[in-house]
Amino acid sequence: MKSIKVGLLGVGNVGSGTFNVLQRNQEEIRRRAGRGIEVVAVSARNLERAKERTGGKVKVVADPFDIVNDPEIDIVVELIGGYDQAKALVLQAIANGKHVVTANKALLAVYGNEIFAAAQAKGVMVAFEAAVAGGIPIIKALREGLTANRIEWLAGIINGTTNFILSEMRDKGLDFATVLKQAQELGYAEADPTFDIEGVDAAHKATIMSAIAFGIPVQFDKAYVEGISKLNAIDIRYAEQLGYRIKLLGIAKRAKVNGVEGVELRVHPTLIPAKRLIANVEGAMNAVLVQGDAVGATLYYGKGAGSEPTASAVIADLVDITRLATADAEHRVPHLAFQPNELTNIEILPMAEITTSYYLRMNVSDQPGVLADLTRILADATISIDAMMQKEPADGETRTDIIFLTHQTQEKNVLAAIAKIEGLATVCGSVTKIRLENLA
Ligand SMILES: NC(=O)C1=CN([C@@H]2O[C@H](COP(=O)(O)OP(=O)(O)OC[C@H]3O[C@@H](n4cnc5c(N)ncnc54)[C@H](O)[C@@H]3O)[C@@H](O)[C@H]2O)C=CC1
Ligand SMILES: N[C@@H](CC=O)C(=O)O
Ligand code: NA
Repeated sequence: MKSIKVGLLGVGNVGSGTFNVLQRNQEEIRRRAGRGIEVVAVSARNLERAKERTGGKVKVVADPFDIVNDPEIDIVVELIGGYDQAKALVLQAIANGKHVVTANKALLAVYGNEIFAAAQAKGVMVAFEAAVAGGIPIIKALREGLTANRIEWLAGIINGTTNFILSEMRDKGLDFATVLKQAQELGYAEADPTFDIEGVDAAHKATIMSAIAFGIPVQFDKAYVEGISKLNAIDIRYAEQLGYRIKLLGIAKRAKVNGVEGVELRVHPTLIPAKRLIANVEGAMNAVLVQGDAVGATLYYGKGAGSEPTASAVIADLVDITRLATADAEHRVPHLAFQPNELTNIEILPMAEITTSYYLRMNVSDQPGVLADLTRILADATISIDAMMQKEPADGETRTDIIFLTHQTQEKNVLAAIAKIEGLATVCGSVTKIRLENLA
């Protein structure tokens, strides 16, 4: 049978990995897909480098539209990243009746609704396994393996760069800038690494997973996004002493507020009990924990970033498309797991309405009555204390840190209590608040 012809947009980390793995495993892949999958053209900014990376075996073009408009090409693989040009290329490929594979979570989290609608109308597939947790087949698991379940929540370490930074800082005492540079050299970081550090990349991925898990449109603009740039080393140490690890988690969770169903969609540093498997996911590894009503908890672990791990997911999509290309469009797996006319608009909850536990650290005068004031404020805000730690003041110091771990409460209660605590004359500076999830 005639091989499937692929055009690759971008021959960077993931593009070159995709090319290499396709070459190396071509026979194995052909036996699985039922026909060969062949890259026939690539587009690149640096033509010489692209020729080197593809060993002079394929056509190399400067204009990516030459690929999306090439009638010979069946599948366009978008690996250039970014928003505007990627969107124009993907929509043009769809309009030309080509299937698309992309690793671009930024594109899908922001423009996914439009892109999937265009693909649906044209009867083509847009596959994106590589966009979430790199090589881990989490899209496949959520969309197909867990299809019997009502998904209750999912929580994941879904940014390799920040997990690598947190691990290296904790284990080797390296500074932030040094580790970030290493992550960039290893090909983990986004072109703009603030996307990693400020939690934007994780929020893109959490947004995509929330849509697939709950049957809602992608709504990145409603996600709460907080990265690791303001995290203090002291809180990482205190968390350890209390039996927790701090991880940047992406969370999507069903919740009810006043009897009305909503969805929590949030990314932030999170204390997790150190005994949980997911708390021990280190380096650039990713892990996603999914709670389904029938199956219970399932955990997906693996490399979430890097050239060949991500290529593994890109190629899995190429094989899927090759197998399904001749199937009736209605009999394919829907882009967002639910049939397009079955998506619902459950509200994404504002952060004030979410419910979780909290780590609160404050620096206080070491004098009688301080603790009583603090516990009264927490009680008045209906916040119940789960644990407390008070450090002895250092020699010659009159101030010390107090840390509270709370039971579950609404974020608005915590914000109100913090405002009062910060107003106390005995409390110095601002209160550090880090959310805590038991993930049980
Ligand atoms: N690096 C990783 O571990 C992962 C990356 N991704 C996603 O994969 C995509 C690619 O990422 P990387 O390969 O890491 O980036 P990269 O920066 O290494 O590669 C992108 C390549 O596209 C080229 N390019 C940019 N605009 C172009 C254009 N208009 N025409 C032709 N080529 C163009 C660049 O010159 C570069 O060589 C991004 O969307 C990224 O978010 C997804 C999962 C993991
Ligand atoms: N920059 C991302 C790459 C994979 O999606 C990460 O660090 O996880
Ligand atoms: Na994946």
